[in-house]
Amino acid sequence: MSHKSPKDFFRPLAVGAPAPLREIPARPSRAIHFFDPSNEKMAAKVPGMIGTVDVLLGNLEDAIKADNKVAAREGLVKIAQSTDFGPTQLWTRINALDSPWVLDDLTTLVPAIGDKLDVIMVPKVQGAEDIHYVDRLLAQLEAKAGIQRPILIHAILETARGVANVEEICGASPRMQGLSLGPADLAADRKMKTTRVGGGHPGYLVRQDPPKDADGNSQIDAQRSVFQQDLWHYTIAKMVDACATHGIYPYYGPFGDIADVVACEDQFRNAFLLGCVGTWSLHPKQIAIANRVFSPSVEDIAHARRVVAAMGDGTGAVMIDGKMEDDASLKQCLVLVELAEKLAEIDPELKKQYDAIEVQA
Ligand SMILES: CCC(=O)SCCNC(=O)CCNC(=O)[C@H](O)C(C)(C)COP(=O)(O)OP(=O)(O)OC[C@H]1O[C@@H](n2cnc3c(N)ncnc32)[C@H](O)[C@@H]1OP(=O)(O)O
Ligand SMILES: O=CC(=O)O
Ligand SMILES: [Mg+2]
Repeated sequence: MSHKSPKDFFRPLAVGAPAPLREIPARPSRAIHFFDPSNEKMAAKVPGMIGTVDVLLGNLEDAIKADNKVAAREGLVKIAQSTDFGPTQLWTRINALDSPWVLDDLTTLVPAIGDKLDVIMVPKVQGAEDIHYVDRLLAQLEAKAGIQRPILIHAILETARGVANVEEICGASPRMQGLSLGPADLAADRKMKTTRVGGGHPGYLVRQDPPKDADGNSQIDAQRSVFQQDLWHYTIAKMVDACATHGIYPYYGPFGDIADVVACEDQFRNAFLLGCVGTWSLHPKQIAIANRVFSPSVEDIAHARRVVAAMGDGTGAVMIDGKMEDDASLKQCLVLVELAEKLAEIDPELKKQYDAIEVQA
């Protein structure tokens, strides 16, 4: 929870800093696409990605070699200053708060490109104190640079302590925009015995009960189905609840098996169904997967609109295709319908698909 009194929660933390937002806008952010601004090949691809991805994120932290930290920071400044991002948001991931680079990241980026940066992703957040530190520093830098709207903060949940403190992290500042899961660092910090970046694990499974023979003895050596389980279910569910409580947005994170587009889509879909609004994309081919998964399907929108139409003033119970619908299922349908409306505003192809739906009686 905030250490500030309620009356001070929305007060700027520096004289001249922009007023904090009262509500975090629900801007589409199905894919947060990571690029290394010090990698010329990747950077060259960025302008062509505008309009095809909801968020472009210039990464300065892990995956950027120590020798390239300054080049990545400077590369991001150059790209941001020379590019019109149109409908695409520009985010960055700064270095960890205990690193030798983060202070220069913030004191360079805010004056140079603070007017273009929508969100700053902060890695390895442990508790509200980390958000308070960045919050005050951003306010000071915004005031000094004359930035007109507050830069928002997104925290990566990737330490055991961060997960334990997820509620206070979400409520630490009106700048808090959302949370991403960081399964790679979180696995290491928890001492999980895995070596992967996100996704499931064949050893984490539930096995079907053994069949019994005629005498009722269990045949434990018989062939049995196994069902791989989701290692991240608990953390994502916890994150979703904390974000919903505080009116901010939850995201899945990295899926490192770039070649396995099928399992990637499954992991993204689990997160979407549990309440996440988007995910990370590490490679250009993950953008289309994220855009597809985090946009409600035409079938879901057709059904949702049918329920909305049948429910009239929104109270009571009706039967549709043999299933009961009432005030609560209507609310679920409205989540999908409202998301579709937001996405249709920025995605002409989706708009065409949603507009073509005929509402069945
Ligand atoms: C695990 C915890 C975390 O912190 S995850 C977040 C940090 N990691 C990252 O940001 C990784 C970002 N991605 C990458 O570095 C690369 O995609 C990796 C995974 C190394 C694969 O690169 P590479 O072997 O070049 O792939 P490729 O040959 O299939 O690339 C084809 C062309 O696409 C480009 N490309 C690749 N990744 C990106 C990207 N993220 N954004 C923009 N462009 C990208 C490549 O440069 C390559 O370009 P070209 O066709 O040769 O001109
Ligand atoms: O930063 C992401 C992670 O999985 O670690
Ligand atoms: Mg990490």
